[in-house]
Amino acid sequence: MKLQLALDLVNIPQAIELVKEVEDYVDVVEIGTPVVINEGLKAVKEMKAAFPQLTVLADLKIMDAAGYEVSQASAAGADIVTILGAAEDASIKGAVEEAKKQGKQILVDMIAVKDIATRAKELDELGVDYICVHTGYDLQAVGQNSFEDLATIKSVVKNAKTAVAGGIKLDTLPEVIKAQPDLVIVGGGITGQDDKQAAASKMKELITQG
Ligand SMILES: O=C(CO)[C@H](O)[C@H](O)COP(=O)(O)O
Repeated sequence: MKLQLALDLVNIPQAIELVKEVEDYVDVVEIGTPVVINEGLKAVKEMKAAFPQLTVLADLKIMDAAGYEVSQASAAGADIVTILGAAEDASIKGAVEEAKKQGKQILVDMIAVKDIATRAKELDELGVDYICVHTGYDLQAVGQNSFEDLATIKSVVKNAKTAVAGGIKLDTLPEVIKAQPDLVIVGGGITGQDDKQAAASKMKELITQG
């Protein structure tokens, strides 16, 4: 099980400073969608240049023109690129094909997918690397989480790795760990804490204990 740090509400220098504090405890650094919107793929490029040893994920949440967008994110240095599960199969295939060509990986974000089990099975057959259940900020605000959806994808996915994101904090991490996803994605649970290093270190410890 790996830990991914999601960086959403920062600019590039703040993102780099933040990663310096927690780099020993995280496996993947995510350049979040708001950062890409504000700063462009330059954010991915600068993060990879600053931390070449870390896996960098570009959270583009691709919906169309998937092959092209994956190629651009790959050129900027992303190791993993995200696409939405709601995208057309043709887009998913384009993303997977381009990622394979570039030696990169595709993570599918299941945000807003209604029939998680059916779509996860289809995506698994399309050869994506990760399937991620995700409660975005707008549904976190009304008290939702993705724990049940995680159990659902764990029961149907045969090849892809599983991931979970959305409001995970130190107190909810044990419940997530029990479900044994391959990747746990945490944003505010680390970036919103006064002592970010302590939060990341404790989370890594719990994850390592399994
Ligand atoms: O993709 C995202 C929002 O769309 C976030 O990166 C993801 O939800 C993780 O952040 P947090 O733990 O703060 O919810």
